[in-house]
Amino acid sequence: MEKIIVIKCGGSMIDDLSEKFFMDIKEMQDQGFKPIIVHGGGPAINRLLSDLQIESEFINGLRKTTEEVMEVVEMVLSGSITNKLVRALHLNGISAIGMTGSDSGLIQAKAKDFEKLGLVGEITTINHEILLKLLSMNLVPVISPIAISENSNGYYNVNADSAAAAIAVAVNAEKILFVTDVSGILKDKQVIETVSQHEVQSLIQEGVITGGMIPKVSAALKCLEGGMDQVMIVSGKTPLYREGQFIGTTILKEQKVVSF
Ligand SMILES: Nc1ncnc2c1ncn2[C@@H]1O[C@H](COP(=O)(O)OP(=O)(O)O)[C@@H](O)[C@H]1O
Ligand SMILES: CC(=O)N[C@@H](CCC(=O)OP(=O)(O)O)C(=O)O
Repeated sequence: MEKIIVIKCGGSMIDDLSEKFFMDIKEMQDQGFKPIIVHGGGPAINRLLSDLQIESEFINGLRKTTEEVMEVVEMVLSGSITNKLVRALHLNGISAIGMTGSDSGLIQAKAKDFEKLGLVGEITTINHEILLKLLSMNLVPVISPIAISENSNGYYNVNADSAAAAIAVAVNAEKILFVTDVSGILKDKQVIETVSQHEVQSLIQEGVITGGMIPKVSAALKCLEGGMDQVMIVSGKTPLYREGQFIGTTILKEQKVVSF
């Protein structure tokens, strides 16, 4: 059985990925892991929208996506960022192939709430066979979270954390790493090393987890609900590993207590 690891690269640090990050991906391959990369790009989308003087707003961490905004989202994610990442991987000796969630119907979605959010997609199906074929060819798929509509005549903007989580569950990944610009979930400026599903909900309610960390931990919880048990939030600015262990916050599945 292949050990698949899904690595979600957040837009927050995609331009600052350390050389060590790529060396760590190589090390994962040497250890027998098959990486799949799903990337975001929120800050780069914001920059181009602002240059083009197109207004956009976030509602509960999701970008309200009009037709005009969607064109920019696709241009930045599938045009610019996927290709930059593929080239950076190749530069570091890793064979990668860029694709969007629309390719081969990989990510199918429907409108989450068209009235409120426009073309924001809610994932309905992951057609993961193509990924397994690419992995068997020792290629690292680099995926932008642009979904295809169920009837194939439209496209949707999917939050990259949600796309990564759905793909990880669909391919039965051993691990998922949410790579971002902070070293994990922080409380009082300290990284929380391990946190349970239940504690994460409390941290959101207490206002410790806010902003972009909310869709990330929600996606992490979906992975645990989907049967995975190794979910981490780590930094892409510093090495991923220390002494064979990933560095960051591990979100743990709650153990069910069975009484007889
Ligand atoms: N408790 C928390 N711990 C760490 N980061 C948090 C927390 N609450 C909110 N954040 C914010 O979440 C951000 C990461 O989310 P986001 O900017 O969407 O990243 P990405 O683009 O990598 O997906 C951090 O930079 C930080 O500002
Ligand atoms: C629906 C929605 O909000 N989509 C995101 C897709 C990119 C993303 O998720 O990028 P990060 O990983 O950098 O946050 C957006 O338009 O910004």
